[in-house]
Amino acid sequence: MNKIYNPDKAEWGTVLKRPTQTVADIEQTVEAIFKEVQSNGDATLKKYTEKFDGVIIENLVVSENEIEEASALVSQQLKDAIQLAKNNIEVFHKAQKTSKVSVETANGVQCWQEKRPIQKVGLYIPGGTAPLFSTILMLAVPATIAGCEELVLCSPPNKEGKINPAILYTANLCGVKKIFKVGGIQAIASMTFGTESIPEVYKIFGPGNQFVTVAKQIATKYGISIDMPAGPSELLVLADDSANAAFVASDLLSQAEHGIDSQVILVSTSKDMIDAVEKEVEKQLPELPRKDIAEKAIANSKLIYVADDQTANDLINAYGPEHYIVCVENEDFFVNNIKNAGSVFIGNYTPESAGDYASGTNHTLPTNGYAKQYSGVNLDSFMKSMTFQKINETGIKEIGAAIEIMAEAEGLYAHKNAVTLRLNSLK
Ligand SMILES: NC(=O)c1ccc[n+]([C@@H]2O[C@H](COP(=O)([O-])OP(=O)(O)OC[C@H]3O[C@@H](n4cnc5c(N)ncnc54)[C@H](O)[C@@H]3O)[C@@H](O)[C@H]2O)c1
Ligand SMILES: N[C@H](CO)Cc1c[nH]c[nH+]1
Ligand SMILES: [Zn+2]
Repeated sequence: MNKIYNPDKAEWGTVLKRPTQTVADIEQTVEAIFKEVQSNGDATLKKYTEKFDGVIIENLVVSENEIEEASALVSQQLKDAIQLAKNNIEVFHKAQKTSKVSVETANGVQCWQEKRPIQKVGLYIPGGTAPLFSTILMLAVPATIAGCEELVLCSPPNKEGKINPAILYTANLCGVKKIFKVGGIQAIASMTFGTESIPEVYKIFGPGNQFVTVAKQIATKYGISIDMPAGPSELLVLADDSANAAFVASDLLSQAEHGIDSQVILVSTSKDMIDAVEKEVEKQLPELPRKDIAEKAIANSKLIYVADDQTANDLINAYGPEHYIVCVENEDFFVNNIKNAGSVFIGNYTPESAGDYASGTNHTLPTNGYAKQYSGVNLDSFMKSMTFQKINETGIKEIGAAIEIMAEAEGLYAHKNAVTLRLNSLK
């Protein structure tokens, strides 16, 4: 990391710039692949799987046999850990259920709002550099609680043309039946348009690299909705002298190891803490199996010194991190005043990894500053709110005249007439 920044407000944007490519950078590639998938279906999926994943795939569909084989390859210890995580994710997402909202807005005018599941959902499970089977829990568990009818899962195959056993095991555990060996832009295109093998869906969920993220954004042009742009992982840690520098460094490295385009930021009012964390990063980094990736991500990352708590909080809100660890004595001030963050982790014993796997919160979160306008995946992501109303004779008499006057003022006489006919029938 090296350089310690102490930016003026005017420099925040430049210093905190993310290393990821934008929609404009990748759009052309995405559009070209989308068009090809739309006209040539499976053949295009196979072509780009060969090009980007380096493997020739005969059949995109994962068979029952492959799922059974996978289960035998996953250790009991890992199965138990997955079950523990699943239980906690279920508890937290079931608790997000809300009850029907119903109110009589005027005499005889009953209005209510109820939620209904999105019928067909697509789940993208990243698998380029690491098989993120934990993401299945984050998507399939709330989709099932919401009551979604059709779950379609896509994940890239490895060089042997297979999906990692832990992904297949977890998908099966979560009741996902339609699993396909395809990743990247081509996977998002397949769920957008549908192909001979892969059904189209109404909404696509899941994180991925910058190609996947831009592809999801482009999919919205074709009438598909998405959870949010959930791209390369990010973490911002706010630490003062009450923090444990080794813990902070381990957290920064945990997100740096995701990909070379990940970004991790340390913000502190203590230069001693910044120095201590930097030393710890240097100590811990060489021990990591993914040190080459983490080292490149660390090069995108920043150490930021700020003079006071208010400046720190303003800068963090301007950045809008995906993950935000608060490890300071003045914890309440920061927790109460955070406006833009995907998920917040508080105190020395709350590593970001807890949210990635097993505490119960969802790890599919907005990156690239999108925490300013998007929520992370939650139960409501898999549902739509529908409104209902029932008006009786008293009710139409109560509000009918107002509707007639408003419709007439908008010049919409058919609207007015729909009320007038009813009012006349009651005279
Ligand atoms: N924001 C979140 O909630 C969240 C959660 C988990 C993971 N992530 C992020 O997900 C990402 C996973 O990335 P990954 O690469 O390991 O897996 P991935 O599955 O997202 O992407 C792999 C696919 O990318 C495509 N691809 C690779 N190079 C390409 C190129 N040059 N042009 C076009 N397509 C190309 C290939 O088709 C490949 O199958 C990481 O960046 C990680 O930080 C984010
Ligand atoms: N940190 C990622 C979200 O940015 C989620 C994840 C999955 N596995 C490990 N981490
Ligand atoms: Zn992670």
